[in-house]
Amino acid sequence: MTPDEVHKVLTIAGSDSGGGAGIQADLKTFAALGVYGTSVITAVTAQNTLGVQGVGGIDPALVEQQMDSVFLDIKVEAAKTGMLYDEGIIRAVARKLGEHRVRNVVVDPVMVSTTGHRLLLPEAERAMRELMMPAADFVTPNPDEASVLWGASIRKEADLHQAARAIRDMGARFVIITGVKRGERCLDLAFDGREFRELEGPYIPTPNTHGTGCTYSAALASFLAYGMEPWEAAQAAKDFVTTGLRYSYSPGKGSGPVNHSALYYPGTVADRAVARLRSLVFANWRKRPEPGREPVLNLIIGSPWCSGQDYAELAEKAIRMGTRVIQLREKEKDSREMIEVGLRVARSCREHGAIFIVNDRADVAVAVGADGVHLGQTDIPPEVARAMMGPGKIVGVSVSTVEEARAAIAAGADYLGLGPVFATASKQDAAPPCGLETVRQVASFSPVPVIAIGGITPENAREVLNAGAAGVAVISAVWDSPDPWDQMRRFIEMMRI
Ligand SMILES: Cc1ncc(COP(=O)(O)OP(=O)(O)O)c(N)n1
Ligand SMILES: Cc1ncsc1CCOP(=O)(O)O
Ligand SMILES: [Mg+2]
Repeated sequence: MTPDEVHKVLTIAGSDSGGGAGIQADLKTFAALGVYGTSVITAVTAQNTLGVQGVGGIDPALVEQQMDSVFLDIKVEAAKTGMLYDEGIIRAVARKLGEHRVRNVVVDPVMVSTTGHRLLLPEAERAMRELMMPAADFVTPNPDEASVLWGASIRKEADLHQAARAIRDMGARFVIITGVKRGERCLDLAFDGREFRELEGPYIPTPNTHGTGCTYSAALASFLAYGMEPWEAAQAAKDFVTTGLRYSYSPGKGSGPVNHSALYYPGTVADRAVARLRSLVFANWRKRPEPGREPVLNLIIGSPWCSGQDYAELAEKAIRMGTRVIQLREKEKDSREMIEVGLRVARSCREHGAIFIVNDRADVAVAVGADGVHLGQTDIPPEVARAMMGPGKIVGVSVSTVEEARAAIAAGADYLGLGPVFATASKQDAAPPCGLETVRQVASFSPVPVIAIGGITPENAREVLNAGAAGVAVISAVWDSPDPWDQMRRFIEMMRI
């Protein structure tokens, strides 16, 4: 790894001993998004998931010294500020940001903790307006913080526009008022001085929202460091926070934080939003010409296509080539044989970082420690499989129509196996091909990833993904080929994994 391959980002914020917000949230976000994080501590808080028990500001001279130490050695490409606590610290930070001519400055105007404790002294609010707004390329207040900056209450959505204009007039280049709940949606209202944009996402009903604003501004700084355009970076940061909220949990007795590692858990890789974010990070990290999607290639191993071969070795080789999911679809072996081979395939997948799904048999999936099960329309219901496998496991469901897709989503499917999309000879009782239009329709409303299956080849995989599938599942295009591994290579190339 050469130094110029990794982007460097700085957080200037307070420490949260509970690990969910502040410096700790920022550094976890930087690491999750593949950038190198440096840090300047402005304050220390004694806090946990139940609240804030104590706060202390750092000597402004030491804050300036920390900033000099970073800037004199490391080429920072973006910086975010969080808790600045008092006027002396604000003056120190604003001075050094100007002195070092820092680019991509994201100011998160932290004022009050989610548990209601003041993290910016009231007498420092004027310095926040007069010194930090002109220093900000982006300012990312929540509605309460926007009200304080504006100096009036935000009671209706029209007030949001007025507040954004007023804050922009204070000097910030982009104003993004985050976390505006509208029904089942959660909007970020963005203003660049010319136009307003509403950045869209689902509202995630969870008590574990600690550090949401910190995580958002750290993610925004990370994507700006990658060189992404402002609106694209802002939307990607919102998607990262949404994913973190969707997979959030509490490590303590109170409200927990955003989950900063959600992109990398085995159980989330099949998540379409996660796959998109991972590919965005991966694309930017590898400096590919444009952020591609990291689609999921799901290789199905089983009889008769793989008979006589070592399934575990096939799985390992496919994973090394870029396969994200291995599915054991075995109709000829008895249960004991399935468990024996399943244990070996499970180990290959675990050791090489792929998801392992067993088709049909939730009992075998449990016995071999698979990551999930894939159920057909006539297999046990998804809720029964989930009860058998326990939380954190993946339950995929086969669908071939819009109606079946809606029913599977309602039944709690974690992803849909939609097909056959094209004609196939690999499943005797397959429904008639549903075509790309059904892929488009189902992908347009499905909140879970759609994995297309049935007659998928390297030649048609791209159009299936462009129709909205998060990935594809494949049998005969690989195993019936005279050179299966060359076909695998072509799949990987055609899908830009
Ligand atoms: C990803 C994926 N989608 C669909 C299927 C088909 O599963 P099912 O409906 O259980 O039919 P059989 O595979 O049992 O013939 C799948 N296996 N994987
Ligand atoms: C298992 C399954 N479910 C719907 S189509 C199908 C067979 C897919 O096999 P192929 O990739 O060879 O068309
Ligand atoms: Mg089945």
